[in-house]
Amino acid sequence: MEAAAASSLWGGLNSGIMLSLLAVVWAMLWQALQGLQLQQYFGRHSRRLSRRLASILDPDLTVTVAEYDGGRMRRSDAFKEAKAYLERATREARGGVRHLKAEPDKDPDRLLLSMDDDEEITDEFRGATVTWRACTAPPREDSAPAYFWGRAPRADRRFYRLFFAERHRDLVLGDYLTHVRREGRAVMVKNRQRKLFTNISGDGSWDSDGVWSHVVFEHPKTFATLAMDPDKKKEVMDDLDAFRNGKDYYARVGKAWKRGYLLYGPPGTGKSTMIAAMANHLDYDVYDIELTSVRTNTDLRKLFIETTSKSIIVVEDIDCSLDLTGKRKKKNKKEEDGENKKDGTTTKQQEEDKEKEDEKAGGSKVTLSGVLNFIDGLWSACGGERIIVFTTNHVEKLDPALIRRGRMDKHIEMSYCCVQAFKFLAKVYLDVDDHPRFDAVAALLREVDMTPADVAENLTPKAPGEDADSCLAALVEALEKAKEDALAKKAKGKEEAGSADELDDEE
Ligand SMILES: Nc1ncnc2c1ncn2[C@@H]1O[C@H](COP(=O)(O)OP(=O)(O)OP(=O)(O)O)[C@@H](O)[C@H]1O
Ligand SMILES: [Mg+2]
Repeated sequence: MEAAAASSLWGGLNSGIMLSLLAVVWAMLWQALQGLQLQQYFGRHSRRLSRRLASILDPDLTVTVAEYDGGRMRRSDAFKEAKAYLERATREARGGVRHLKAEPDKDPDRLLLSMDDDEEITDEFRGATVTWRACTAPPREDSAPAYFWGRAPRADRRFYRLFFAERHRDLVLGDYLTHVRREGRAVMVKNRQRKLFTNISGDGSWDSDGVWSHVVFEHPKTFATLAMDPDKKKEVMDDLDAFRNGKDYYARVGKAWKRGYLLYGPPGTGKSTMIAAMANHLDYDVYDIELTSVRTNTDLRKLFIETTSKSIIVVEDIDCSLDLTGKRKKKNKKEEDGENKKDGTTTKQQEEDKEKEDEKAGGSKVTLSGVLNFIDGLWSACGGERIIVFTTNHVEKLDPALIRRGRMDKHIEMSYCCVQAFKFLAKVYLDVDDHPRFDAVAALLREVDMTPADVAENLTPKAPGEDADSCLAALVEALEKAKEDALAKKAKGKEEAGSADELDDEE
């Protein structure tokens, strides 16, 4: 009886285990089946589902406006416009920004306020509410070499992110973004301060703008105070006006909208002053390139790409900046010697040698061909409405290719002070149209060379009691002294030449 009971209990237990095992297997099968079904279901509807899921978790669509275009070559116009638009929105206190960034404004009494990083601002457009966020991300590993342009590694990547609801998609992506760009451009034009840029890294007094540092350009010189031959001055001004209004002309003839000016003449004849007058006349920015600080041709090209239109790009004292003539001279010598007659290969080889030499010396590796391409290569056509100005004291030292028309279209000689220029300076500095000493000054100016810088210096009153008469007397004195010096120099030169001849004869 007991044994029967035990066996039935055992049997019951066995069947219980079996049942639970079956249940587990069934559950697993069921799960697998369900998984399969779900997979098929997801497979069919995955896109729709994931979109729905995303819209529940993150209901906003976004547009990112990054500071740099793909290759980080050039600051994006869209970013600058969005920045200007958001600065205005911040100023008008729309959207209640709590953390602000302040920069100097055009008005010296005010500050230009913009959103600080991670701040948000809301904006309304035809019933749609959108949000802008200012973001920064660390630079990508591969984005910049350790030292870029010879300065610290590049800064963080900045971008704006626009958030908006799906239902406003067409409105925002269409009309709203166009509105932002247009308004941003208008703000930029209104707030525009002319700037003087340099490629030399800043010491804190310069605001950095990508590869360029800048200060506000405030040079007082205009053509109205620049002394030079009136016909020549008018010719230059007409030429500048024709350039500024020549967009259609340049497009019609298929030329890049740029013009090169070569200003040459002795020191103190007004070359740098002329550049300031040009910038003030055209209302353009000035980019002053210090070629010796540019490390390679590629860097030079990048600098050029980052210049904006309506600008004057200046390379002062081009003959001193780099040994741009050496390579060609070497080539000519070799050609004279009958070596390396095949053109092109010689130049290339020599340029490579020079680059290697310079690399060893740790100096600039910008070559003549780099500069030639910078002025008149394919890249020079990027952007448009740019004037390139070279200045030099020694025009004869420059390579002909550098100053040929097409590169330096207009050659302007800045010369010693002529009588007309003197009268002009007397009017500007002393406010006199005529004076008894004018004849003496005119007679002396015909005999000796004096730069407008020296004439202007003599015409500047230096003490409270000084007037036009004393200044003109000082100028006459200075001119007489210059004449004496010139005569003494001439006599000495003759003496030396005479004694050299005597020595030759004796020999
Ligand atoms: N033609 C000019 N008209 C009026 N002022 C002039 C003229 N030329 C020179 N000056 C005055 O002389 C000073 C020096 O001139 P500037 O710097 O333009 O000479 P530069 O030709 O550029 O000399 P450098 O070759 O040494 O660079 C300026 O302060 C300027 O006011
Ligand atoms: Mg100068």
